[in-house]
Amino acid sequence: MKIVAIDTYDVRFPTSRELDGSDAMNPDPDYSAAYVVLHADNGRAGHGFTFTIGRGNEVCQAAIEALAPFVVGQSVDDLGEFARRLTHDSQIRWLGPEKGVVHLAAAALINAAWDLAGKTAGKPVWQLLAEMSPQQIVDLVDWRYLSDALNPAEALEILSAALPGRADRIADLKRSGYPAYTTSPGWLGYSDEKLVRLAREAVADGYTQIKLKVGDNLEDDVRRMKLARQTVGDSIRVAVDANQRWDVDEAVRWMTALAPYDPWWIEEPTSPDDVLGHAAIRRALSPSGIKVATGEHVQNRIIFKQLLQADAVDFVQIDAARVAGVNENIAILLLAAKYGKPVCPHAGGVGLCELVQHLSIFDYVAVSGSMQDRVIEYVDHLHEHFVDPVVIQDGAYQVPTAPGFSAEIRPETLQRFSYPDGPEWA
Ligand SMILES: C[C@H](O)[C@@H](O)[C@@H](O)[C@H](O)C(=O)O
Repeated sequence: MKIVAIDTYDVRFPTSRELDGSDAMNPDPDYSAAYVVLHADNGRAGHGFTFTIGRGNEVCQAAIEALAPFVVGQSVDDLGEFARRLTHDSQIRWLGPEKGVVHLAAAALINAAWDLAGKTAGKPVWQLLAEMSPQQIVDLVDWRYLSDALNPAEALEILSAALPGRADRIADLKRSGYPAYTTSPGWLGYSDEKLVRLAREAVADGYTQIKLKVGDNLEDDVRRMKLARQTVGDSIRVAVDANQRWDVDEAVRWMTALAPYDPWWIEEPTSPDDVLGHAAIRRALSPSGIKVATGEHVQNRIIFKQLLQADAVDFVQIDAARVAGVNENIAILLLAAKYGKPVCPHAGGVGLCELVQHLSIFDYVAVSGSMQDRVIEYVDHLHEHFVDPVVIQDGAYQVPTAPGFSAEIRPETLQRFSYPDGPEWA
């Protein structure tokens, strides 16, 4: 099967203005998707995107269009080879390698190719992956720069050890789903009353973990954290997320002030590039039991490798569309399994819940074989724009059954929210 044409769309949602001021670093997040449709010579189409904010989408869109010649006319029969074509080219390599906007663009294209492969096979992407042999999975990964932490032979061992029980774990997921946590109560812009109401509703809806945004004002954070804890009780985990707001010492001071209310993890306390900074924060906070999570802006598998080697994180937060799509995320799942760290993906944004559920399900079925301390983020926002939206029941993601990567945006949404000419913007 070959790609014969690409369509691109700059899709932006002004409706997300209800979230203005909602985290410490994104004052006006026009949630956006740099969206791509790959048309194949079998008449099918694969959909993919990366999540950006507002004007960032133009830059991303330009990068996707610049990468189009690497995709049109190419075969998608071997998805390892397809992904490598986008990341190994020596001229593209000069741009990074493997980070920033070019990498986001590669993610959109590679994920679209997976959507196409799933639709062609008539299977959801998690199942396509979970039915592969350990060797086929290993062959999807770009192993460059990883061998000091994990080599293909070790990966093969991890995947082979998870072979027995794959069918039982699928049955288990179909029965109970994959646990989610919700960020919906915790946006910074919400009043205390709204926080309390949404936190109470979250517990009633079956969530065992919620997340609050922090990092704007310490006094407010202490009050909000105390309210959240009083509302949900001691048995519900309350994670907090600073969206990269602090320097290292400040992160430790701020979190020490929140410690009496037992935060489960601090997410993105500082720059996502600061491996040693994360390690220092983790060491300083470990006596108070606060864990460290990061990953939604970690640019590639090599930085994840270092975070693990430096024992800098407790939770690995993959993002389905920041690193180079499914393939690079498989490398990160394998690294996390090797180092025994739970993967708790970042989601929300535009369609990230839809994508990442496939990767966590695959992780449970075929890689880590464990759901211990693992949760997928859920944000109740923009799902109505997807053809195959996530289904959450009793605080858990239900296993997707439609063929593909759940990545397809409804045609009327593409038209209405296209920037700048769609009716919503014009
Ligand atoms: C602007 C975005 O909503 C972020 O606040 C969001 O992705 C966040 O970091 C999260 O972890 O959900």
